[in-house]
Amino acid sequence: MLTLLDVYAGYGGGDVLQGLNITVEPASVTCVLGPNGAGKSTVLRVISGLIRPRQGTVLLGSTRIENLTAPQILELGIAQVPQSGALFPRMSVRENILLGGYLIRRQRKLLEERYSAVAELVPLLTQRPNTPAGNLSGGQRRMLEIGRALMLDPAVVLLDEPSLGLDPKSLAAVTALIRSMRDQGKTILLVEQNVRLGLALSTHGMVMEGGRVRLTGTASEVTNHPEIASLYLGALQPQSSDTTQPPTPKRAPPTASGIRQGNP
Ligand SMILES: Nc1ncnc2c1ncn2[C@@H]1O[C@H](COP(=O)(O)OP(=O)(O)OP(=O)(O)O)[C@@H](O)[C@H]1O
Repeated sequence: MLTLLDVYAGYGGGDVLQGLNITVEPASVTCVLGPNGAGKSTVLRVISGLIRPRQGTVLLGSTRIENLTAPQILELGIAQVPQSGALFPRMSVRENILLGGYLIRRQRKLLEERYSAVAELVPLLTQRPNTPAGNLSGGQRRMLEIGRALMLDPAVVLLDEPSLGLDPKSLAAVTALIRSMRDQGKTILLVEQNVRLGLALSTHGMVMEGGRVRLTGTASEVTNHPEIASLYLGALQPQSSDTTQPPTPKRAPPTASGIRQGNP
């Protein structure tokens, strides 16, 4: 269980997160929704230790992690896949992936076992291990970025906009990879502009606004919530099975009414 209690955090110009409360169940996939600037990526950065909260508590199980460093949090089993551009273009596929196993670099056998396990999910690792990352397509790079985060076999994976800029074929591959991670029982927090896709991949949904949780529910509750449907999924549109076309998110209105209100 991952829990954020009354978290305030920002970048020096004031708090972006304004008393955030979140509970994430083990082995769940939570899609974080909200308008631009709501603080979705900031939540991921707080959990992974890239930003230290000014106030509040972050718990992994019963362990407080809000004052730990990013490497310490990684070691506890929380890995973040940042938005794209996080690979070393001149290094090979294999070298990039091995960087994800830096903390276990001296345990050669374990490192190779992990490489093989990740290669099951990301075939590129066996197909083109020596190709420089800079020569890969956008979709292949995204697969590699996610694969690298799996090298420590994290219990919790934080994904920031995994579908961003992908063509339909790459999107299908990345979607399948996230589904495999979900089936392996990983706890996943997903920030996704493609709301329909994000909710389809998720067990839970959480809508943020102004640095707070506005409402939470199961993915189907959030999908079927009339306000969310009209804001993000296109009101009065029948649900399409085509999840590859991102809807245009609109800004949420200031008034709140929801399934379960956040920040109780
Ligand atoms: N590195 C940074 N330094 C200063 N301000 C930042 C930084 N990163 C984000 N912000 C600001 O924090 C606020 C929340 O940003 P965040 O990236 O968490 O939003 P978001 O909900 O993920 O939206 P988006 O979809 O636009 O990324 C925004 O006003 C943004 O300008």
